[in-house]
Amino acid sequence: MRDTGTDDPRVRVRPGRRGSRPRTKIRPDFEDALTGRVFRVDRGRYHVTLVEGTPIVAVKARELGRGSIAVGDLVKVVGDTSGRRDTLARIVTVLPRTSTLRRTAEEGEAAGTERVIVANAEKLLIITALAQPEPRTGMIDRCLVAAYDAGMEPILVLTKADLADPAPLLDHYSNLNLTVLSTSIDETTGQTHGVDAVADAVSGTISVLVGHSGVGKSTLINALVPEAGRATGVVNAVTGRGRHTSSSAIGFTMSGGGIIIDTPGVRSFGLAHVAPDMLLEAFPDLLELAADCPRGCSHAATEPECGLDGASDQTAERVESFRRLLEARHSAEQF
Ligand SMILES: Nc1nc2c(ncn2[C@@H]2O[C@H](COP(=O)(O)OP(=O)(O)OP(=O)(O)O)[C@@H](O)[C@H]2O)c(=O)[nH]1
Ligand SMILES: [Zn+2]
Repeated sequence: MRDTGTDDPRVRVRPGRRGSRPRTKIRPDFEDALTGRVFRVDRGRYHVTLVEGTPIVAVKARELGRGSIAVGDLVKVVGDTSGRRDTLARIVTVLPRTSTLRRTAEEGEAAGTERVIVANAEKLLIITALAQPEPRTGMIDRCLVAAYDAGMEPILVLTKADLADPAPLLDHYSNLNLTVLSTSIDETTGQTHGVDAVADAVSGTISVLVGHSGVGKSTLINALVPEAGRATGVVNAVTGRGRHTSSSAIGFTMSGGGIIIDTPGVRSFGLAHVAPDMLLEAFPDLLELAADCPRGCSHAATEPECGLDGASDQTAERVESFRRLLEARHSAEQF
């Protein structure tokens, strides 16, 4: 036996592929690591709730690398997991994700690269005000593409139904088979309406809210999770933006089970990588038509031999919607 310079029984000489250097005694043993979920990321600190309920704060093991942990991630933590004040645990592993919602990095970050906003979420709630601010279908379309790409179910939530008629928007999206819900506030009583249906849709799931500043995301979260205490109606008169400048998502546990995640400050999705065939998966009724497409067909209206052109009347509308979403990937518009 080779002399390893130690008599620690845990050190064994393994003549591995990498040569003769022994794995040393500092190789950590994570057998007693605990599992938890990330609810918030703030300046290098990860707010994790352990499976059994204790909220703790953790840092990340260096080998995990930059941007490797997102809100929603299930992680393994070691070290001080007591959750006591001023204690820090350490995240050593990120468990495999079931979904990833991405945004495009903003200026100052590595431009053009993509960052994970939320991991493991099942539903994307696209929050759109019917007025103040005016709805923008370009934004909704881009959110839909992001949801389909992430493997999440999109749900359109139309807020401020007390201020404008939802019919034109409903019409616009009628052939996407989307779940559309609407909420409103009663002007005289201040009572919120429509939140129960939203609660039913998200209960027991991990759901994410996206939407422009001022559409009513905080109002909705407070209605769903009263103890969240989100500040509402704070829009900067100069910039016209809400108070959120950070782009970190934050999760809240719902009393009926499940997690609702707000995404303050997220203004764009990474869509450049979304392939036409990937998006087509969200339109299963068109797959058969596309089977006749030439290899590598982009399914755009300009493709001379795209099988989608053979659609009959009713399906043709679906093709139109699909192609509109295809286009939305390239629009420069944020969101
Ligand atoms: N009339 C009406 N006003 C609403 C409704 N929902 C929210 N509001 C108001 O719209 C304003 C903005 O709502 P917030 O909940 O702060 O919007 P937000 O999306 O969280 O905005 P940021 O925090 O900037 O991201 C507030 O003054 C709310 O009271 C609604 O259904 N009807
Ligand atoms: Zn095609």
